[in-house]
Amino acid sequence: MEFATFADRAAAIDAEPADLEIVAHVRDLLENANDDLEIVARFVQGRVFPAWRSRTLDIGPTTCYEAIARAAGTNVSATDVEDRLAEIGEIGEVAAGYDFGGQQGLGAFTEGGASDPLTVREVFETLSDLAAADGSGSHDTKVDLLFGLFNRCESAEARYLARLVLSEMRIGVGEGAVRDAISEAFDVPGERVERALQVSNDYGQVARVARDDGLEGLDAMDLEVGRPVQAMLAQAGTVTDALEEWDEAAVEWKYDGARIQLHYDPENGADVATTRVFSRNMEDVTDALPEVVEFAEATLTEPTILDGEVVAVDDDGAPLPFQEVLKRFRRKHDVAKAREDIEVRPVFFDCLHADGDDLLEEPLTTRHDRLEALLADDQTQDPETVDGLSLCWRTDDPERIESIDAEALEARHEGIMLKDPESTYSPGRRGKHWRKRKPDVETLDCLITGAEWGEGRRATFLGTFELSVRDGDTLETVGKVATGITDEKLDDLTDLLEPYIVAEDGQDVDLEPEIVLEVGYEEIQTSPTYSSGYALRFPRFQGVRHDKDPADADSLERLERLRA
Ligand SMILES: Nc1ncnc2c1ncn2[C@@H]1O[C@H](COP(=O)(O)OP(=O)(O)OP(=O)(O)O)[C@@H](O)[C@H]1O
Repeated sequence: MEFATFADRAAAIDAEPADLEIVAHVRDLLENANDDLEIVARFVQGRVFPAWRSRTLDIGPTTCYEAIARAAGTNVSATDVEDRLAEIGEIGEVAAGYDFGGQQGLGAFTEGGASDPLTVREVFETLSDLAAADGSGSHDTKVDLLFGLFNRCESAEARYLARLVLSEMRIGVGEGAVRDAISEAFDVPGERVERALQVSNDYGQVARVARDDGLEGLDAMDLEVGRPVQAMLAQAGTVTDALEEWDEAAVEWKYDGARIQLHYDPENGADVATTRVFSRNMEDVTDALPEVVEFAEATLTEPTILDGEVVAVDDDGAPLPFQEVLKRFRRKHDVAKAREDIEVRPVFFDCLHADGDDLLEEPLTTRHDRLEALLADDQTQDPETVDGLSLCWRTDDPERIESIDAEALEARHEGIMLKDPESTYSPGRRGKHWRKRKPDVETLDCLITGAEWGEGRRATFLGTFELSVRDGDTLETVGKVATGITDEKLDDLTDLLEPYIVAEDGQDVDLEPEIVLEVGYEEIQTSPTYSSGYALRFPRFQGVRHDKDPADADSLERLERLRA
């Protein structure tokens, strides 16, 4: 296909507001793309390569400005191009405004010669060469290659070439439009196209398979170890919603790190194991995370795709905040040193492929069982001791979920994830089968009116704090906040509260209402258990309000207003 034909169609799409018409244009493009179908299916979305290799073009805008300037003539500089861009605001418009001479131009770097029209294949091949250019002198090579393309462009071609090169196509063709266009052009159901896209992330390949092999070909497209899949995402939600919708919930700790997808192939066709690690946006981050590669090589023996999180840890293995992991990604040119400063560890919560089996359609529980089997030394190993395994508890008991949440916070994780145990893995979807427990929107400032001495290691700490709100001159209880508090904080709280102990009965102590505690919660429910008639559901420790006097604690009236 001539690049001019593509550019004319892109211009028509650009001017078209109606979705249905856009799909019709894309369908026509695909139907007429012949041998260039894969390229056209990607170009129309503004991609040169499959979605998961989108970043490999790797050129800065100045490379493009220099190429445009050179093609525009001796009296134009890269700074002039940049100035026009600042004025006009869109690189396609800037490129289209220069007279490059089109097919009559010099064509200096093309094999086809000056008079041949530029084709989409030539554009693709030149951009592939450009992406492969590396090392010293690569900047000049890239400018030369781009100049060779611009130099053969007419105005419309230049517009869409510039946009393509700088990943600014923006003609309104989304993933859904390409899916529908493939479906219409090659007469295959949209949802099967969608599934093939989910496993491959390559619109070009899916379009070709749909055309050449039809539905059978599409359905035969599988996950491939080494090619990333879009990550399944979570919605915010409450424990109450989760338990209402599912018979029971799968509860996992929510790790505060960065999402990773691990692809391990023990042979890779050449007796060499290959490990690739991809980020949530499918960027290859293998080089930045040698610990993950080492983990895979030490643990896995069969072709595997795992979904998980990489977490920064301190010298004791306790998790550090997410920002610390980011530092590791930022220091990718200095990995050995960065690794000495910040250690990371992978934790896996899902298994998408194991030893030839694609598991996307399997329920979460089956996938988690496969995960555990892969990571455990043998089938008798206690899951709690399996390195790199995120535990998954199944329960319909809110109290149990509360204690898992408290344990997660205590272990310095972000909180919990609630998942539908029966759900399949939907790549790229933010569905309701995965819920991240909503952060508390409101907090209450309660008085601590009682506590319990701990047990074992915590025998010298006060914990399980009884919470009360004011009701005129009296105090009414609303719940208890248990753990979710580090030993260090418990130690401080014990020091703070001990002077206010007024009575002790076994482990239970009554306290003078002097200390105000800020607590988050999920819901306020009516309850016969506490004297206020209400109970805070899933209360969470937020901190001591040293700045507040007992008289400043929240009232029963506020609690009732919050509940309304
Ligand atoms: N057990 C777990 N299961 C699934 N995801 C987890 C788990 N532990 C940590 N996560 C992380 O939590 C993320 C989902 O939570 P959250 O939505 O807060 O992430 P985000 O990237 O900040 O926001 P968003 O996904 O809304 O863009 C996942 O993408 C994953 O990185």
